[in-house]
Amino acid sequence: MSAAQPIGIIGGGAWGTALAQMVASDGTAVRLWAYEAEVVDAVNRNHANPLFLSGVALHASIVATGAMADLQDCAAVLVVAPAQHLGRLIGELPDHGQPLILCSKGMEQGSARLMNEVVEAVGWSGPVAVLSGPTFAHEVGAGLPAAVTLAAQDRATAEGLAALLARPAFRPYVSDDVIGAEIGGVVKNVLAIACGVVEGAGLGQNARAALISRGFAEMTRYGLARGARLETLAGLAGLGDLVLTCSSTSSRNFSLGRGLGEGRDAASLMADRRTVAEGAFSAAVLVADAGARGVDMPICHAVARLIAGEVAVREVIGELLSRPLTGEGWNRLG
Ligand SMILES: NC(=O)C1=CN([C@@H]2O[C@H](COP(=O)(O)OP(=O)(O)OC[C@H]3O[C@@H](n4cnc5c(N)ncnc54)[C@H](O)[C@@H]3O)[C@@H](O)[C@H]2O)C=CC1
Ligand SMILES: O=C(CO)COP(=O)(O)O
Repeated sequence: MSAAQPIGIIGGGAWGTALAQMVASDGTAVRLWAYEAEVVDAVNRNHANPLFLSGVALHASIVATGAMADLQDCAAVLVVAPAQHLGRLIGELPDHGQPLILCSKGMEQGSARLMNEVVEAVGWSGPVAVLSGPTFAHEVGAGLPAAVTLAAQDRATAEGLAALLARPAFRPYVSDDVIGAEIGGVVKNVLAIACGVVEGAGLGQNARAALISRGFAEMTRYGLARGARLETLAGLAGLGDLVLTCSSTSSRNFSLGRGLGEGRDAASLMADRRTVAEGAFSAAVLVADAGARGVDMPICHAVARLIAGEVAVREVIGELLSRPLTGEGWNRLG
């Protein structure tokens, strides 16, 4: 890794573009791979990405490309593609053992793999890290302060990448809990949909706070069952991101849930959007994986059924409220 080499980014959506802007804020050269030719064109001609991150004047050291080979000499590559496309895209990136920093928050449908497991299955030869935390793209793109968890199994790798990415307004906290950092992002997206439902159905702020707390219990049960550490789940990538996303219509997951709560159906809400609400893709595979591990996630299960169009909002709320009374201890499986 050398600061003189460019940093690569796969994904010209809101988050990939905001990260490009953050990395380039000290003049670092950035190569941004984007799927849409119109994004490549707008970044290179106008230093803008009106399709996914409007209103941000991008630094001139960000160069966009549609050719993955242009990222092969980068010091590290941030992977910011939607979770369902990540494995395919990494398979297209020439592998010279450069570090990958996974910034997507999702679980692969079918395989139930977390993103680091997808990369492992591809057979990537270099180090792999996960970057996750409470970070709305438009705020990071505007240079507002944010802090994230940056996790890699090898501490020296995490520290080296943190030094490469840290900026005055962007503060990575290193960790060796890769699984915990990923699970926080996956589960909070599903719970943000549930919080949006509570808002859309007008159930009140008490219900939202209850849902955040009981949702965090679900995140913790599942995370611990998969070997994550409690301090990671209670940190930036878990509770921090859960609180952010469950409290704001800036969240695409929350706004999808709000539409469901208002009585619209998932299929039409999804068809209306160009942006990705990862919770809609992760919910079913997450609860299936949790079930296979004997972990109960009733709120996430309710979201999965709503997304599949299997139940109406009123019905699912009635089901959640009529579950048998139980203890609050977060290590309980029931
Ligand atoms: N937007 C945000 O504030 C944050 C997003 N993330 C995560 O970053 C990841 C990417 O999200 P955003 O940048 O927000 O995306 P976005 O919702 O702004 O844009 C959609 C993205 O999907 C890509 N895409 C669509 N079809 C594709 C295909 N067939 N192949 C490859 N790419 C395709 C588009 O090029 C675009 O990059 C997600 O996992 C998300 O959870 C994480 C933190 C913050
Ligand atoms: O992950 C995010 C903030 O940390 C963005 O959340 P949404 O994908 O719900 O917009």
